Amino acid sequence: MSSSNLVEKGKETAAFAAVDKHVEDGMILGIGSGSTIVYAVTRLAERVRKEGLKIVCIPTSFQAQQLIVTNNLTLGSLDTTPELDCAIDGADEVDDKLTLIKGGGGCQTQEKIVASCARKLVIVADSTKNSTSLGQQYKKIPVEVIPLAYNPILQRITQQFGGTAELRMGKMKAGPIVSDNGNFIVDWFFPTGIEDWKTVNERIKMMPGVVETGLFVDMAQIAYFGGPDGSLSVKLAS
Ligand SMILES: O=C(CO)[C@H](O)[C@H](O)COP(=O)(O)O
Repeated sequence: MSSSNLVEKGKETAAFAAVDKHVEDGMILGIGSGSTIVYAVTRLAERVRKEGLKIVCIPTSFQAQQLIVTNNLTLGSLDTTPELDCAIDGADEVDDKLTLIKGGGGCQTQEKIVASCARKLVIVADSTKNSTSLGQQYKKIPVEVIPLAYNPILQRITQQFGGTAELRMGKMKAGPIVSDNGNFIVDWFFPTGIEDWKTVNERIKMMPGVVETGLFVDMAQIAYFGGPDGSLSVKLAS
């Protein structure tokens, strides 16, 4: 199997395990974004079909909404159901305290809102995302910003914390990428040695024009990681 197929196998293993262990009939379920969540929705749709489960799905992005609809799942919204039983989502990196970096796909704002409404946030990822501390695998924190403020925010983040920061540019699109909320994404390539991610998150959030960061501190309860050999490992919030 090629190395990318092995990574896909890991994503599928983690996603299937999370859906099998955490989804029950009657749930209001948050559906995350990214490539791993595609496997979770595939499994969810299979269980809904075979077991006749009644599940209302709350999307965290345009992608998630499309996944829900194309898999014939029931689409809900925070307007009608602001309290969720569970949210399942991917992550770009997970440390030993279950602090997450998210936003590789630029969806962290809606992902964080939905996760904050859920009694439980379950993370699914291939094993390359499993780290002891942030920065071992993934080197940047995505920050969604109001377009007017992107340049001052680039400067403030690097002045206060070091590293470098850049505006995320589109591929096959001229200019910056635009988030589902009509904003820009700044990627902060953080320096090594940061430990207090809660404070970093709070300080970045206080910068005028910042909409949301991709740092998820004290939000996830459990993370499933799938290995290239079909193995599964689980990490719990301490
Ligand atoms: O935060 C996200 C999107 O904003 C994704 O969950 C994260 O980037 C992981 O994606 P993938 O499952 O493709 O590795």
